[in-house]
Amino acid sequence: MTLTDSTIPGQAKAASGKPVVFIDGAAGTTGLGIRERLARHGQVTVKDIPDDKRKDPGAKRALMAEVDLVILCLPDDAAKETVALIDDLGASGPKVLDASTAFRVAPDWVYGFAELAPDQADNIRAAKKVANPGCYPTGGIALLRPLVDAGLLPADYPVTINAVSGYSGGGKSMIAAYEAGTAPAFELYGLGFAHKHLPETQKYAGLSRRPIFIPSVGNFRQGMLVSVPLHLDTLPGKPAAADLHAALTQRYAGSTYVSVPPLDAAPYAAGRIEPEALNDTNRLELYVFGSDAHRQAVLVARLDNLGKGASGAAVQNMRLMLGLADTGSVD
Ligand SMILES: NC(=O)C1=CN([C@@H]2O[C@H](COP(=O)(O)OP(=O)(O)OC[C@H]3O[C@@H](n4cnc5c(N)ncnc54)[C@H](OP(=O)(O)O)[C@@H]3O)[C@@H](O)[C@H]2O)C=CC1
Ligand SMILES: CC(=O)N[C@@H](CCC(=O)OP(=O)(O)O)C(=O)O
Repeated sequence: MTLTDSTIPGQAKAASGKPVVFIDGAAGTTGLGIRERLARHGQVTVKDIPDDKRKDPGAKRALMAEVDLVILCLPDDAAKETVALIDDLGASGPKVLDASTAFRVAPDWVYGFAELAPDQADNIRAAKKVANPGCYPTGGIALLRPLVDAGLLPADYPVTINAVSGYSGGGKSMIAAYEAGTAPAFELYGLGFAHKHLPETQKYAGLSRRPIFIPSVGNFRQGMLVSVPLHLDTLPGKPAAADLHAALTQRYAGSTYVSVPPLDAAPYAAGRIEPEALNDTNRLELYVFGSDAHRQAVLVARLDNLGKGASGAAVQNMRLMLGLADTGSVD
């Protein structure tokens, strides 16, 4: 088979001195975001497949036998097909990082949210198969899991998650519809209570009761807010909003990408927050807006759906899986 870079088939890693990666679906929204980041950081060699062969299983299989890691940026069914090809390669086959929803709650896959728990980065380092988290679950789990672990939020609490995403979250077809002016300025969806992100959100947030999850999409390209309203008097010990903020601050202390801005940060003073501030970064910010007078709070996560919600997280996971240094830059 013809490879489109200069490394030697079968000896690619030795020739370049860098691990070799193949991105299946490199022309899609998530794939392009990963490619751009990899080109910027220069830590790996990316092996390309000729355009006329990009959906050819035989060509993919031959190429994948020669790489260290395959990153899948495909619809679920296509991701399952490529994983079957990798499984056929056996123990000598490459590691795989999947950006689709197909394997996020599968028992033999590791969930690729490195900040999920203190040992999760090590689990990702050791794994052969890692599922990159969904964009909305990244925000929801980051907010909820520390509060469940700390006993501040009961596992069976009736959680509601609301969220808004930029239209790039819907991939090439939704981007085309918004850019053609044929999509609504704003809409709620997921109103069948069965959005594809519910299983991973419930599992990794540690919730025993299925949350209500109502996403929405607006006429802006990228950026995301995920929010969880809480009546503080319904929580054990009737905490103040500041107690929830303190628990999140403690959990993410020292994290490179997840931060809990202090209670004098600008969005608190303004009483409002917009979704685009972290675009083109791998950062995730967590806020706890609250009213002591009314005993109410809203947890809010802000992230770039294409950054920490997709391509940024994929590069973070890739580095762990390949033993590469984290450059410490926020993108
Ligand atoms: N956009 C986002 O914010 C996020 C997306 N994801 C996930 O990442 C995956 C990709 O999504 P996204 O990038 O948005 O989707 P896009 O629709 O933008 O891109 C998907 C790409 O996959 C290609 N493709 C489809 N089937 C095959 C195949 N059999 N072999 C090779 N290439 C194929 C498509 O090509 P063609 O158009 O020619 O069919 C297209 O280029 C999805 O599973 C999605 O759920 C994850 C996190 C966030
Ligand atoms: C605005 C929009 O449509 N967003 C997508 C989620 C983005 C995505 O594809 O999520 P994954 O991380 O699971 O792949 C949706 O709700 O289906």
